[in-house]
Amino acid sequence: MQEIGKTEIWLRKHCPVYNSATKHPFILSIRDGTVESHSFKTWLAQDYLFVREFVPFVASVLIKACKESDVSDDVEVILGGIASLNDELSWFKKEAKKWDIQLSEVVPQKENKDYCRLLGGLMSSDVGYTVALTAFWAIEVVYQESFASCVEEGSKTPVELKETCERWGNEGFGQYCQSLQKMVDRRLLKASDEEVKKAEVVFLSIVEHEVEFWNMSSGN
Ligand SMILES: Cc1ncc(CNC=O)c(N)n1
Repeated sequence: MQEIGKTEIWLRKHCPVYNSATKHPFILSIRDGTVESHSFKTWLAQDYLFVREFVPFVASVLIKACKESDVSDDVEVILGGIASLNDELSWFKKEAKKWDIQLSEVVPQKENKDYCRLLGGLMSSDVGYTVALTAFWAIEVVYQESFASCVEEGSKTPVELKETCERWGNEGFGQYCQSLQKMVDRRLLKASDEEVKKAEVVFLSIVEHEVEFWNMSSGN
């Protein structure tokens, strides 16, 4: 029988806050087709700025992975993630045009800045690979689970938002998140108690920032 990983234990232990991120009113409003276009546009514009800051963060995780001798496969998964982010930034520009958003004029809101500040801190060389990788996984899995719920059977996502939801809700992205989760669990098995605790704190902090990020989108 396979042992249950630390990440699964955290997901169960912190289920209420995790669910408040993945089943946020903003996501539910996409899923049931009642989302306001200005909310969606706020999210799109702010998320573009976020993803631009996310790229150097993921690059910092890649560098940490490269410096560990036992994680050659991790490097490939992370590099794949960076490659998709290249695509993603082009997609944001295309999507912004469709919604008449001038990306050069978008100003980051407080919640976005706070989140990016957290990412900046995690880029420090004082933060170990295991903790940084945990943050990376948490960031990806919240989007994956949220948007997957908008494309599943029975969802009433408006047709013009389907492509957005598919971007993070598709099966390939789900598999990628599972790979990241396995990588995190493997690292946590060998980590000190102190490191495991740090990783859990960072996991929670990411989830809370994701909730704030959705709040920003639906509250405007
Ligand atoms: C705020 C936030 N969290 C996670 C993601 C998903 N990762 C890359 O796209 C995202 N785009 N934005």
